[in-house]
Amino acid sequence: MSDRDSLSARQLPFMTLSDGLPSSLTGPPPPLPHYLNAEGRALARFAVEGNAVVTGGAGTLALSAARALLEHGLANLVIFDLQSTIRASADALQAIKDDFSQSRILITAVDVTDAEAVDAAFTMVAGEIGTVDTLLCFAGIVGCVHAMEMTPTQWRKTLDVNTTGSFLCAQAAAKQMAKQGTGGSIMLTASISAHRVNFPQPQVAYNVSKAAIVALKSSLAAEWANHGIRVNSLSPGYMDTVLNAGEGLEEARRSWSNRNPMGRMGSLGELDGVVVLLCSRAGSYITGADFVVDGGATVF
Ligand SMILES: NC(=O)c1ccc[n+]([C@@H]2O[C@H](COP(=O)([O-])OP(=O)(O)OC[C@H]3O[C@@H](n4cnc5c(N)ncnc54)[C@H](O)[C@@H]3O)[C@@H](O)[C@H]2O)c1
Ligand SMILES: OC[C@@H](O)C(O)[C@H](O)CO
Repeated sequence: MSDRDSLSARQLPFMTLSDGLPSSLTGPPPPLPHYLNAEGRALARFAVEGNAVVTGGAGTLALSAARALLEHGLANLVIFDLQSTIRASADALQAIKDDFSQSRILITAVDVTDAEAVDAAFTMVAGEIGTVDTLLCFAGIVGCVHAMEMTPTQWRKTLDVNTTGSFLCAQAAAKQMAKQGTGGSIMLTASISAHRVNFPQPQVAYNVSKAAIVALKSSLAAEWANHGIRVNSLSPGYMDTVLNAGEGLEEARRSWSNRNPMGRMGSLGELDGVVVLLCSRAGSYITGADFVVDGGATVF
């Protein structure tokens, strides 16, 4: 017996029971459950059914998530965003239309802070595509301002878009889902900023707006479960998107990577697995949960 083997044996005395382990732990792995269809393509349990509304849908993370839903079977997609972003993202929006030409993809200018516009947009969606089965709330803004210098207008604007906007859209979607009687899935976007203070940038209003999202998803999950509506939130870490690529952020970006166990920011697409899970049958027992996807940033 080598030193190494004898050391393991001393450290792991209970492992000598291996002969008595059930065959499910020692034998060959069981055959795969029904994750693959006949062509080995679709992951049936992760299939996304019906139609989705995505707010802030012309933005970076939202567009990636919307693509993932379409790849997993989503029938039709409706994007809400500000007119200016829709214009600026014209190429990316055209690309998604071209790539998923069998689906209806509607793009409409909606400011999520405008309650009347939000209600009217959901009425339009119901009229145009029938049902709202999934809502992803991605619309959000961020500003780095020291707390002592922050104006009431800056504070209110951040909470208005990030928190109130998410509530208004969730409320309108839930009313529609309840009317349909078919339930649905709502995913709000929080952030690791909901769970711990960002470093090095000061962003008190953003942090508070995202912490409120985590509380919002719990309250809505509790109230709407009896309608078959599941409400969850996603808390991304630092993702390598335009939001985090502005001038003057070079040092911050270095620090975000250095303070991450994986040593890097998240790449586009690395949130999409959770989004698909939450919007598919595979997520049917998940509600009131927050999913932190941050490469381990919050372990420190
Ligand atoms: N990028 C990250 O590292 C990161 C990390 C954690 C959380 N998030 C959150 O993810 C979401 C998307 O971020 P992103 O990086 O894709 O940024 P992004 O700027 O590309 O997307 C945000 C989108 O929200 C839209 N929007 C802003 N105000 C709006 C309003 N009043 N009405 C409708 N739409 C509005 C913008 O036009 C934009 O398309 C945001 O909620 C953000 O806080 C991002
Ligand atoms: O906490 C990470 C994000 O919410 C966000 O991308 C960042 O804080 C913006 O500067």
